[in-house]
This record gives sequence, C-alpha cells and structure tokens, in this order.
Amino acid sequence: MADWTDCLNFGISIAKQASEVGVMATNENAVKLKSSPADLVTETDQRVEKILISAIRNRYPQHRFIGEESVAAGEHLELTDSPTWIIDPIDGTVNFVHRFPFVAISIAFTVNRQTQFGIVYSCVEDKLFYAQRGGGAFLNGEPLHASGQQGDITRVTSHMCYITHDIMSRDDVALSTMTSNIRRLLQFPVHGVRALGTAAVDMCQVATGGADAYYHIGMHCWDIAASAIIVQEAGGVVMDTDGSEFDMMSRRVIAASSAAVADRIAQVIQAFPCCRDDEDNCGCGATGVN
Ligand SMILES: O=P(O)(O)OC(CO)CO
Ligand SMILES: [Mg+2]
Ligand SMILES: [Mg+2]
Repeated sequence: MADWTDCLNFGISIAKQASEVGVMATNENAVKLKSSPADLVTETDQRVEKILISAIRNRYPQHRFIGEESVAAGEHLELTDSPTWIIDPIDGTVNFVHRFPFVAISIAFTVNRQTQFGIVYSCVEDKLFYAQRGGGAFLNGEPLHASGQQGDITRVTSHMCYITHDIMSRDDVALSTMTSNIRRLLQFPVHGVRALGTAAVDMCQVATGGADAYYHIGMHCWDIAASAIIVQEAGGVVMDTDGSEFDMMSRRVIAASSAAVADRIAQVIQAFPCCRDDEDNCGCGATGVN
C-alpha cells in the first residue's frame, strides 16, 4: 500500500505557512457576497488558495485539486481516482471578516476517491488537527479520542453535546427544516448546542471528545472531507444524515462519538433538497441552498 506521509507532512507545512503569510497577516475588509449573506469571499480566501495550490503543484505536478475558490470561479468539480487535494483556504470566512477567532485551513487528500489524510489548521488558536488513514488522529502531536458517548437516554449521566452550524441558506424550506431539526435534537438529553462558525473545526470537536456529535446539511466537500477522517481516526463515526455511508459529495454529514449517537441523530433529522457537489442541476429541487 502506498505511503502518503510525505504528502501529509508537506500539507502540514504549507498550511502553516499559508496561515502565517495569508490568513494571519491580513486585516480583510474587501468582502464579496456569494450565494447568501452568510456565504462570503475575500481576496484573502483566493490568495491563500493560490498559495496552497501553487506550492503543492510545484512539488507534485501530477496531482489534481478541488479548491473552494477555484470552483467558485467556474472550475469543474470532479473527484477522480488520481491523487487529489481538496482545499478550503479559509473555513469560516464570516468569522474571518468579523475577527471572530475561529478560522481554519482545511486540506483533505484522496487517492482512488478514498481520503488518505486530513489536515485542519485552526489558525488563530494555533491548533493543528490531522489524521492519516489507519494512523490515528492528532492535535498538535497529541492523540485524539472521541468521547465514546453512547447516548443512552435512560442514563441520568447522559450528557450529549451537539454541535451544529449556523444556517448558510436563507431559503425558507432550509431555514424551517434546520430550526426544527435543532428543536427535535434538544428533546434528547443534551447539555448544549454549539456552533463555532467553521464546519472543519466544529467537526474536529467531536474528535477531541469535547462534543459528542455534529451534523449539517449543505456543507461542501472542502468543508468536511478533512475533518471526517480526523473524526474516524479518533474513534468516532461519520455517516450521511439519512443513516447511509458518508459521502463527501452528498453535502450531508453526521459526525458522532459512536454509531449509537449517529443513528439516533439520523432518525430525527429531516433533510431538505440540496444539490450534490459533483452534479450540476441534479434536479433535486433545491432552491437557494448554497
Ligand atoms: O467559510 P466557508 O469556507 O465558506 O465555510 C463555511 C460553510 O460554508 C463555514 O464552514
Ligand atoms: Mg468552508
Ligand atoms: Mg472557505
């Protein structure tokens, strides 16, 4: 089996460099709206993506890329069997613009469409989450373990803590479905619901054991691919919100401390139409879901 450790180490080093010269070096105020008031892009997003892609391309000329801002600029999104870097240059652009201190560079690497490693660098916190297939998950070099919480509601000690994400879409159906999902989840014995504003860092909280579950509908592959393998390698579970196998292109994800917790969330979550990342005009009936 091929060993991609070299690529992982290179990805970590360029994520840190791009944070230093891009994310952390900029006071960005030139903001453009993409699909909704919660979907922003700045010149820094675009610059950081260019820094990352040109460094990787220089070192690995045969590799392919799926980058959030390249796709936004019109590049075709296609995951092939070739080694592919899936990049979110700034996950948490709204936070970045408002100086809310949770922004991350998220990088996943796939071969034969299977994720081999994931890197989530939370720039302001200086926290580096990473995991390689079969090699465990780490935060700043220390092993990560999901909480293992099983979510047995008969136990008074049950303390599930969920993380969800702020609602990106302003579409009526999406808004009402998302709010009613949270309402249904709050009927479980939960201690609280949190949202940091970056899907990548939110999901990594499940890998740390700080949260027992995360779910979202409407994220893209660059938001969730890296943190999905980090959760899995920390002993957690990722699945589709309909209970089927996780598919980074489906835009639906549950990440949880155990299969039991993931299953319980899948049973109460209602989805709304949301086009797959890898299909243009898929005919699902989505309106205004970014
Ligand atoms: O800031 P970004 O990359 O748009 O991502 C958001 C969701 O789309 C936060 O996860
Ligand atoms: Mg993102
Ligand atoms: Mg982004």
